[in-house]
Parts: sequence; structure tokens; C-alpha cells
Amino acid sequence: MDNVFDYEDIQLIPAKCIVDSRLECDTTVTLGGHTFKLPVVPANMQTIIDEKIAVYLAENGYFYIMHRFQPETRKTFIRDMQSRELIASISVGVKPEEYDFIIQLAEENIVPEFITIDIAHGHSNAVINMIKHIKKHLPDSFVIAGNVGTPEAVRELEHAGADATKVGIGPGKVCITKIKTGFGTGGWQLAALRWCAKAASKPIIADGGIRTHGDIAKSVRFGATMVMIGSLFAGHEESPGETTEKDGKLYKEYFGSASEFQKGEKKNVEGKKMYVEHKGSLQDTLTEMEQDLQSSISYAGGKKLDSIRNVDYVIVKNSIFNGDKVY
Ligand SMILES: NC(=O)C1=CN([C@@H]2O[C@H](COP(=O)(O)OP(=O)(O)OC[C@H]3O[C@@H](n4cnc5c(N)ncnc54)[C@H](OP(=O)(O)O)[C@@H]3O)[C@@H](O)[C@H]2O)C=CC1
Ligand SMILES: Nc1nc2c(ncn2[C@@H]2O[C@H](COP(=O)(O)O)[C@@H](O)[C@H]2O)c(=O)[nH]1
Repeated sequence: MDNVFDYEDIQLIPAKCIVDSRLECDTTVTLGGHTFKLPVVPANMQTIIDEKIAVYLAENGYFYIMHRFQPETRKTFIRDMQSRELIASISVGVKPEEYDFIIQLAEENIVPEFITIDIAHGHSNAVINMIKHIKKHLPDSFVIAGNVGTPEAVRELEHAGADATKVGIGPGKVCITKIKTGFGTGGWQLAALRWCAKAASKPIIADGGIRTHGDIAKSVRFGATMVMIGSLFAGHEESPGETTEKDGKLYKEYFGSASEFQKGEKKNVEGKKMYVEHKGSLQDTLTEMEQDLQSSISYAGGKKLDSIRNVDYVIVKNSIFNGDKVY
């Protein structure tokens, strides 16, 4: 692999503007036959999304993926969402009980619009078999499979029937996979995304490592249809993580899905817990993301998200931040 880079090493090059106002720029994206306001999905983690946030996002035209860490609630969740005429988008793992769960859904004719297979090392027979199992029993569900970090993996999962793949092994803010195992796309997630996108024939979701709103545009430039984000969505009033106060300031917890806090035991731990500053309402962040992305589209010289996909870019030595803090 040559030309390895990450988000902070890239700047997109502006093209002539064709709009009179950024309001003319359209940030919507279509995935699985549904159109969403933003190419962004909050991470399917327990400190990022819960039922209330899922309802809010779905009602307001945003994509969401519910986490899989309260498995017994999933059937009711799907029914509740669909009875409100909202999309149902859930996560599953690959253990034997998850196979039974899919069969139960099929037998009771409960068909979620989206099912995400959420495991750490998605380039595996475990995921390939689960894709085939879902496609056999719930052929109308759109299957997102991951996580992976190579073109071979993308091709194999697509070949098994995945409708989209999720790319990112270890770039996450609360991830310690790269430190504990020596493997992953941490530090070169954007280059890995480009590498995978070149091999993909179906949508890719870039997952992890987004630290600024500009990184969303960069992900789109390098082949993402959708971008999964954890840390930037942690710390809102609505976020499920616990709130704590220190020196008069409010913080919220954000922990990894493979952390000891999530697992309840110290076994195969590949995630940590951190505290992020309390930062107001979720809608404020979504609105700011939309405005920033509208601005990105205008700099790309277009009116639609797709215009970002063709812009030129430069690799900036020693990072674009020039020593500045992100925020
Ligand atoms: N995107 C990322 O970089 C990462 C994300 N995570 C997140 O953490 C959560 C837990 O993930 P995960 O541990 O996969 O889920 P599970 O604990 O549900 O494990 C899924 C299955 O895969 C097996 N498994 C897990 N990792 C490996 C591996 N490296 N090689 C072979 N088999 C493996 C497990 O067995 P056994 O445990 O016995 O090995 C288990 O049978 C998920 O939400 C995942 O997205 C975790 C790490 C990295
Ligand atoms: N290696 C680990 N990765 C994890 C864990 N829990 C979640 N994740 C991944 O991180 C992203 C979010 O990244 P962020 O940079 O936006 O915060 C999430 O979608 C997962 O793919 C974990 O315990 N270990």
C-alpha cells in the first residue's frame, strides 16, 4: 500500500461555486431505497443511541442503526417503530442465538428494513454465514455487514449477499484494537476507505475516526455513501451515557462496545471508556453538520452530495491542523 493518509492529512480543492446560497445545496442520500437528510449515522453503541433517539432520528428523516446490546428488546422495538410507520433498523451478532432470532422474526413476519451485522472482525465465515442466513429468511431486509478493512473483505461480503459493507477496524475514539492487537485501519482509515471503495460494487459505510464535520465530506470524496460516527454524537443532552460533574462542568460517558464496561468482564477487551464534554442538543449538532456539508458541496462546485465525489485533493504533509486543536 502506498500513499497512506488519514483525514487530517487531506485537503479537498475548491471548484467554482454554482449556487447563490448554501441553502441550495442538497445533502440527502439514498440507502436501501430510503432517502435520508444526511449521509451520517450515529454509531450503534449503547452510549450513543437508544429507543428514544432512534424514534427522533427516524421521525426527522435521519438514518439510524439501533445497537444490539439489549437483544431481548429487539422484536418489540421493530414492532413499535413500524407501528409508527418508521423504519426499523437493528443490529445482530453472529452467535447461535442470533440465528434463532432471525428465524423467529421470519416466522412471525417481522421484517426490519435494515439489519446490521456488527462484529469486530467482519471478514470471517461467521459473518458470511450470517449474511446468507438473513438473506434466506428475511430477503427483504437490507443487510449491512462489517466491520472490514480490505478490498478482499468487501468483495467477499458483497458476494455473500451483503447490500452494503462497513469499513473501519480500529480507528474509533474509544478503540484500543490497534494497541492491543497491532492490526487495523487506525491512522490510515481514509486511505483504507479509498482502497475498499475501489473494489466495492455496493454502498460503503465509513466507520470511525471522524473528528470534524469536514471529515464527512472527505469520507464522501473517498467513496463512502454513509458515515458512522460515535464520539461526535456522544455528550448530548439526549445521549444515553451517564452524566457526571467535575469542577462545575458536565461530562457524559462514552464507552466502546468491546470495553469492560459494555461486556461486564475483562475478556477480549478492545475498547475503553472516556468522558466527553456535555454539548447541548442532538439536533443542534445535526443542523450544524447539515450546514457544514452544504458548504462542502458549494466548495465542490455543485448542488448535490455527489459533486464532492469528483473533487481534487492534496495530501498535506504534517497534517492540516498545523498544531491547532480540532475544536
Ligand atoms: N470497528 C472496530 O474496530 C471494532 C468494533 N468492536 C465492536 O465491539 C463489539 C463487540 O465485537 P465482537 O467482539 O466482535 O462481538 P462479539 O463479542 O459478539 O463476538 C462475535 C463473535 O465473533 C468472535 N470473534 C470476535 N473477535 C474475533 C476475532 N478477532 N477473531 C475471531 N473471532 C472473533 C467471538 O468469539 P470470541 O469472543 O470467543 O473470540 C464471537 O463468537 C461490536 O459492537 C463491534 O462493532 C470491537 C472491536 C473492534
Ligand atoms: N476497537 C473498537 N472499536 C469500537 C469499539 N466500540 C465501538 N467501536 C467502533 O468505533 C466507532 C466509532 O468511532 P468514533 O471515532 O466515531 O468514536 C464505532 O462505530 C465502532 O465501529 C470498541 O470497543 N473497540
